[in-house]
Amino acid sequence: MNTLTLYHQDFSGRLLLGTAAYPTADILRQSVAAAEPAMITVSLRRAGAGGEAHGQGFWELLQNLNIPILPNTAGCQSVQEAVTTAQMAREVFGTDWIKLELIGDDDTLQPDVFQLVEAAKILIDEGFKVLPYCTEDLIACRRLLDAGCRALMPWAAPIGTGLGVVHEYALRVLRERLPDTPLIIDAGLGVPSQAAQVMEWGFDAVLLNTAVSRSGDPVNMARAFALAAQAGRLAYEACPVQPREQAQASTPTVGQPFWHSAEY
Ligand SMILES: CC(=O)[C@@H](O)[C@H](O)COP(=O)(O)O
Repeated sequence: MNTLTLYHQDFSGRLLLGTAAYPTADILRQSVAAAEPAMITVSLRRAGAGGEAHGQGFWELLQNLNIPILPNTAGCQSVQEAVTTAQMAREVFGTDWIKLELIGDDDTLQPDVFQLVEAAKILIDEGFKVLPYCTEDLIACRRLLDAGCRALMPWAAPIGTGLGVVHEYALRVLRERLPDTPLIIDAGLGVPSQAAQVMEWGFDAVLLNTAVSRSGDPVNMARAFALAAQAGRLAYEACPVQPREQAQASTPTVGQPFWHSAEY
């Protein structure tokens, strides 16, 4: 299977996993071990001060998992707030990677794509590797690429809903129109089959949190999502048959057991 490459860096696996809201620290550890994610995301706000479940202890817990860390600017609603949070995250986590979240609506947690472009420009100029959490809007995505982003994270559905892909047409158009841009489906996935589906459509990776951390068995769900992402990617690379309207016999014709040649 081809490797996931973001900003010239190769990652193993095509699942990125959030670290919020697991029942216990141990279940978080086991879930990450089961998923073997390419990266784990963490909100700077959760890594403030305190014990293992919060603050410094939580940060140490994540470091000990030995998985690349992708800090995020969760909860930010203005360019200034997002930029400052990213700068602080770089200090705290010692990484240039940032998942840029800039929320424009409290109910849907929909990304504010206008402010996102502005913040992305500033952070790219400061040397960050920006992964913007965005909508599936093609033009907004182009503006983010113009701003210097080298990968995008369009949503499947609002964060925490588990709805799966809401706008299939727009997402598939995005995939088709930006064939060379790594596209990671982020947020709103509920079950592994939805992850497999977007991977079959050619998306490069999936990022999720709630569907694992709030499931009845996060460890097994984490593994299920990792396998689904892998299966979907394998299927995409294996070039699925195109759906057709008309029936076509799949049993062999006598004397012609193979598709390409009668020789064997
Ligand atoms: C963890 C993280 O970065 C979330 O903001 C992300 O968008 C995941 O969304 P779900 O919880 O819906 O999977």
